[in-house]
Amino acid sequence: MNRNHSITVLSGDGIGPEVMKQALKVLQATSDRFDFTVSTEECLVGGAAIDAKGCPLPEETVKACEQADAILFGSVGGPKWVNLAPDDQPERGALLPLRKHFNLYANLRPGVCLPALQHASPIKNELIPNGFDVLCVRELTGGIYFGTPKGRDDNQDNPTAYDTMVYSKHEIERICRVAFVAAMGRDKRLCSVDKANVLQCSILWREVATEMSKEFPEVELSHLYVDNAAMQLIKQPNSFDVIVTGNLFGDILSDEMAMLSGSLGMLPSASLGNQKDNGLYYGMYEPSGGSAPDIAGQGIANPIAQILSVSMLLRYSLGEDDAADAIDKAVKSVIDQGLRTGDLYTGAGNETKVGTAEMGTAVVAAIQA
Ligand SMILES: NC(=O)c1ccc[n+]([C@@H]2O[C@H](COP(=O)([O-])OP(=O)(O)OC[C@H]3O[C@@H](n4cnc5c(N)ncnc54)[C@H](O)[C@@H]3O)[C@@H](O)[C@H]2O)c1
Ligand SMILES: CC(C)[C@H](C(=O)O)[C@@H](O)C(=O)O
Ligand SMILES: [Mg+2]
Repeated sequence: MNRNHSITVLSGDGIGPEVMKQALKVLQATSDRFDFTVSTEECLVGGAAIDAKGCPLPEETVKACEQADAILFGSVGGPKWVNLAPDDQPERGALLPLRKHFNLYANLRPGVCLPALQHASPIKNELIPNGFDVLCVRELTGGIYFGTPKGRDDNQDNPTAYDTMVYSKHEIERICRVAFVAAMGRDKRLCSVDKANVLQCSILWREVATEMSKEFPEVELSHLYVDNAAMQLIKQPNSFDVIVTGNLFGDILSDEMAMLSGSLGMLPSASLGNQKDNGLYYGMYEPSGGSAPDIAGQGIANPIAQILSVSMLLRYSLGEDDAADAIDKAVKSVIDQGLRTGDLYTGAGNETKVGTAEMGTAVVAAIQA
């Protein structure tokens, strides 16, 4: 296999560049240790691109992404750009178009609470004696985010705005397939989350998921309404193995899962298109959380979600599984050592509070050890 890889790095806004710096340190340490190369091209995106180039997704950024094996993404958005027209803002003008342009319909969000982080979880510790491990498979290029018509009508006394939730059988089938396959590689339990007591899209979703389960008889398929799923996640996260759900529900449930695992700063993500003939995917890898304007520029953000996004990139897009395993192990080891950024720090005796850069350096050291 070709061991000279190339990625496009889009750091974006807020804490994006801070956590990306640490992730790139970790990438360098793993490629040194496992003897492959990754050339990185950094491009502008989001608010940073608006400020420098006048638009959130410059053409040269898209071209660079097209030429690379994968995209490593930080986060975009912030108060500076919220008053722009919606389509000119970083989120709707850059992040969503990138997902759509590369057909990255399958968003994997692994919500893992490491046993050592039980105390940082807001959940009662006796409910998660060994932490938990839930994979959320979120549909990412359809649903209410992209359905049309979408817009507003201000030509009346009572301004009206509308978004449309649309799902086709094909869109549901392809995301359910990803989830069934993921479940086959895990505990073989798949929960499809919808709102089939109200929404037409969800009724179709449930039918398609049920039909597909015939192809995966070993996987135990269950269905939950999204409101109940949100509750069950808090009551007993271990009752889930893999969750498959639509774009909006997955957005919300994954933030919930992240916090249950200790902090939003822990949850990476992989946004994947179709599998290529060589078994790998073109993908975009990013923390599930955002640009965190409330803590940006202070050097205190947790870089682990960005670092674990590098691990997912190595695994799904570059086929460097040993390197990915090494990163996962290194992260677990620094957490076991008691290192905590502020979002994870509880003041327990074995914990040492560290900043963003110290956490990155510790992960690098664990990879080199
Ligand atoms: N992928 C993305 O680019 C992405 C994702 C989500 C939100 N956003 C954007 O980010 C901006 C801020 O959104 P928000 O405040 O609602 O959500 P957010 O995810 O940025 O922050 C929510 C809370 O989590 C904390 N947090 C998030 N990541 C953290 C980390 N790595 N370490 C420590 N704490 C962390 C923040 O400090 C904040 O208190 C908005 O413009 C939003 O649209 C972007
Ligand atoms: C920033 C926003 C558009 C994005 C989403 O809703 O998909 C984010 O919340 C995420 O979870 O990646
Ligand atoms: Mg989100």
